[in-house]
Amino acid sequence: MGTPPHAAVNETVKLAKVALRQGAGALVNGVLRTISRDQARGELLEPKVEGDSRSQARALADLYSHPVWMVRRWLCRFGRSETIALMDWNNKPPTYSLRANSARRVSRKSLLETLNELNVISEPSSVLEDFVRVSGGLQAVIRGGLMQRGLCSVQDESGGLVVKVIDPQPGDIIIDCCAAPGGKALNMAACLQKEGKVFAVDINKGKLSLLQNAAIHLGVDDVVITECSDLCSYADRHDLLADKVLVDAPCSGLGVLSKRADLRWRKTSTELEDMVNLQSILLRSAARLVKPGGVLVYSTCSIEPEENHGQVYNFLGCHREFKLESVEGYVPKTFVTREGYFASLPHLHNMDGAFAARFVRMRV
Ligand SMILES: C[S@@+](CC[C@H](N)C(=O)[O-])C[C@H]1O[C@@H](n2cnc3c(N)ncnc32)[C@H](O)[C@@H]1O
Repeated sequence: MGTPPHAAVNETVKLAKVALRQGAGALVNGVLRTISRDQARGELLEPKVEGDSRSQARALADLYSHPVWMVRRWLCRFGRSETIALMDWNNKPPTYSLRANSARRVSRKSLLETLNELNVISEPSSVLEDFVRVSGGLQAVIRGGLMQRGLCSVQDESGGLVVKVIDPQPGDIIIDCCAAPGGKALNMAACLQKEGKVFAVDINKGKLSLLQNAAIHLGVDDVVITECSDLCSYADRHDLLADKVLVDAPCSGLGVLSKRADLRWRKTSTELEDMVNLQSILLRSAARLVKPGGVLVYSTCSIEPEENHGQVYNFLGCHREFKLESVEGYVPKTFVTREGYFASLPHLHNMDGAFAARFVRMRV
């Protein structure tokens, strides 16, 4: 990742002394210096990708520093070269994008000029008209106070494209069922141009208060109404039927591994199953909040089929009152799958992995 080997070794030795014990530093130092020396001489022994599928997955997992269970499922689905491309992407420094805040009449052009004054290398997004991509991290943007001043917010382009799938329009009543920390809710609120409401529901009080503060900075606090609640009890308590309902479900996060370096080691395949159960409960509750003729969007930042296509399939199987609508026309064609879903893949689209399906509730 561009860090010189001696610096990486020094930092890891320091960490080992703090995280393990003082004596661990010498062992870590010895092992890492040997690896670094062998690598410089071209003598580093690397695992060979050979044998049965399990051995190949193990070797690739070692070479690209991913858990074996993830590599195995991607190999089955994508094949070897695409799996390597995906792991390569996950190991690269993350890319970031910013959304110019239209609610405060900040244009993308003026945001690019402000970033230029701060010496932040940036370029217009090629897929979203109010987004810019920044290179080299977000420190200068944060130090420059751009978010505090309400000029922009940090949002991956994949999240911006999910908002395109919802297609918020002035006057809409929208319920964002898993809203915090608020990237999509705040983007939707800006689209409403002061007409309509975004009801932002989340079970996490701390994250919801981040959303509330950001709404004030961005000048959309008159449009966003927050409620800390479990979605299922929210759906029981409210008889509000919305024009549009978003379920940006909690998920494995396997589409955002470049931004969350620790995540790959904390997730297990069992947790993925638990997530799938929770997602289907949330989707079912959200469906009760959609008015006839209204739109329901289910999204995740996962690239795993059980959390995406699988949920859609199961949902449609027991909700005959909903039909799937293609996302074509809402997002560029390259993101539209054969089935009509939105899907971004990091190694193909150069952004976080995400998924969205758009349902319409039929008028009876
Ligand atoms: C993927 S995050 C949402 C990200 C958000 N939409 C955004 O764009 O910033 C999923 C959210 O679901 C919330 N959540 C999990 N279980 C929930 C439940 N039972 N009811 C409501 N929210 C829940 C989590 O607290 C988390 O903030």
